This record gives sequence, C-alpha cells and structure tokens, in this order.
Amino acid sequence: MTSHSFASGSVAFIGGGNMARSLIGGLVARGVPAQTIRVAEPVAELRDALTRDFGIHGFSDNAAATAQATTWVLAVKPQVMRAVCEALAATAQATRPLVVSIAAGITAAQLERWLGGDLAVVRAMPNTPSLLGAGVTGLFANARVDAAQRALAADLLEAAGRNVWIGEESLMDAVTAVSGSGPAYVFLLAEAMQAAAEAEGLPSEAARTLIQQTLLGASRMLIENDEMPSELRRRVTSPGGTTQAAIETFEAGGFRDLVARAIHAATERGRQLSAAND
Ligand SMILES: NC(=O)C1=CN([C@@H]2O[C@H](COP(=O)(O)OP(=O)(O)OC[C@H]3O[C@@H](n4cnc5c(N)ncnc54)[C@H](O)[C@@H]3O)[C@@H](O)[C@H]2O)C=CC1
Ligand SMILES: O=C(O)[C@@H]1CCC=N1
Repeated sequence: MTSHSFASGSVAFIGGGNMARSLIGGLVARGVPAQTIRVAEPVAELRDALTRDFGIHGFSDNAAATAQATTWVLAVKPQVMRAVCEALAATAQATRPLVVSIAAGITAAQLERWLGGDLAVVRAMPNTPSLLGAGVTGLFANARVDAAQRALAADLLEAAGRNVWIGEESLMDAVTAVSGSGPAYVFLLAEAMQAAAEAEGLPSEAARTLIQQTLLGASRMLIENDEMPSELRRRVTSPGGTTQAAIETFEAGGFRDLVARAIHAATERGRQLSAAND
C-alpha cells in the first residue's frame, strides 16, 4: 500500500460474495492489516470462509460491520442495494464514511439519496481478474469526494489491478459493459474455440492447453508490444494463409457488429438496472 492505508480507520465490505472476496484478497495480499477489514455477509459459510482465509472480522449484521468503519464498500447486487442503503442511512449520516459502490448500474446520486444525502460516493466497476491482482477498475467520484478520499478509493482498488478514472458518470455503464463483463466475453471465446478444436479432432486436454496459452500470449502481446491490435493481427495473417481464411469468415459473419451489439446491450442493461431498482 502507499501512504493512504486504512490504518487510521477501517474498511467495511457490505456483501461478501465473489467480487468482495477478490477485493479483500487483493488488500490482504498487499499488506493491509486484516484487523482493519470488516465484512458483513448473511450467508454463514461465505462469512466463515472469509474470516478463516483472510483473518478479517466477519459480521452477519450490516450496521455492526459499518459502525467503526471510515470507508464502506457496497458489494451487494443492484437489486438489494436500495434496501441495504436505507437501513444504513442513520449510521451513514452519523459517521459520514467514504462510500464506494461496485454495483452495476446504480448511480452515485441514488446511493447518496438512499443513504440520507450529502455523502462522498465513489462508483467503482472492477472485474473478476481482481482475484489475481490482474483486474481493472473504472472509477467515478461525485463532487463531495475530496483529494484524500480519491486517493483512498484508488488505493483500495489498486490492490486488485489497474485503475481508470472516468470523468462522466453516464459512461460508467459503458465501462461495465467493456471491462466489468468483459472477462465473460473472453471465456465465451475460449468455450467456442474448445468446441471447435474438438470438432476438428483435437483431444480435449491438448485443445485446452493450446487455447489457454494462446489467450495468455495474445493478451501479453497486446500489453507488452504496445502496438495496435490491428497491427498485431496483420503479422499473424499471411496472405492467402490460414488466418486469412478464419478472419474472412469472422468478418463475413458480422463479428464486429455482433461485438458492438453485445456491448451496447450490456450498456443498456446497466441503465435499466438503475431505473428498475430505484
Ligand atoms: N461478478 C462480477 O464480475 C462483478 C460484479 N460487480 C458487482 O458486484 C456486486 C456483487 O456481485 P457478485 O460479488 O458477483 O455477487 P455475489 O452474489 O457473489 O455477492 C453478493 C453477496 O451479497 C450478499 N448479500 C445479499 N443480501 C445482502 C444484504 N442485505 N446485506 C449484506 N449482504 C448481502 C449475498 O449473500 C452475496 O454473498 C454486484 O452489484 C455486481 O453488479 C461488479 C464488477 C464485476
Ligand atoms: O453481470 C453483471 O451484472 C456484473 C457487473 C459486471 C460483471 N458482472
């Protein structure tokens, strides 16, 4: 951690599911003292696993978890966010924490309103590679977030990977559609490649290794070569060769348009989640 550690206060996670687990694991791995991390999770097995694996404090009650915390991370599903916030409004008004939400769709204004108003809110959109410290998080801060709180939120999410600050909140639904959901698109590609490889006669295990290492190697080239994807693709594509045959098939099938429509659908769903759970 940098100088903005939570040693002066503590961080309370509300909801101890998949994403909270990834973020908590990242914080502990980066040396944040476990005794400064609290989690409220109603499912006893999940709560016990978090306290056992990371040595953090577990609570079944949200109010108890937040009572001593200067930073709250709201990590419940969008569908329960309003009820969770409204039940914590009195505590929020009494203690004025920095509120960080990772929920898809739910806006900073909604969170502020449900928590009683006039609060510093950071909306964050991490992704599951956070578990490995290889995540990326889009962050938006409302006007009440000061420089120290901004640094605190950045530290919190940097434990999970890289951060990208977004100036306009309306773009957070596009962030969600690109990087929040994005790992699933890569996994879908891996599933489709696996099925196609087996259809061509490759043994399952051999195909698995070929696909895993291809996705890893291509991702590393995207980052480490720092060249446009189109240029990297050009170098794989010999004229009249095998790659060209595949790429022409993708293009003829409307691959780019399909990706655009998928990301648009995810962006729209983010907006709908905001309206549906208001
Ligand atoms: N899974 C992902 O890839 C990502 C998820 N998100 C967001 O993170 C949030 C959580 O998602 P996941 O971790 O995937 O879901 P999850 O279902 O694994 O975790 C949510 C947890 O909240 C607990 N919970 C339910 N009601 C509660 C309450 N009243 N008080 C406290 N805890 C309660 C549940 O028992 C569950 O363990 C969602 O809002 C989602 O939009 C954001 C980025 C990526
Ligand atoms: O699918 C979802 O709604 C969440 C948000 C981004 C990834 N998972």
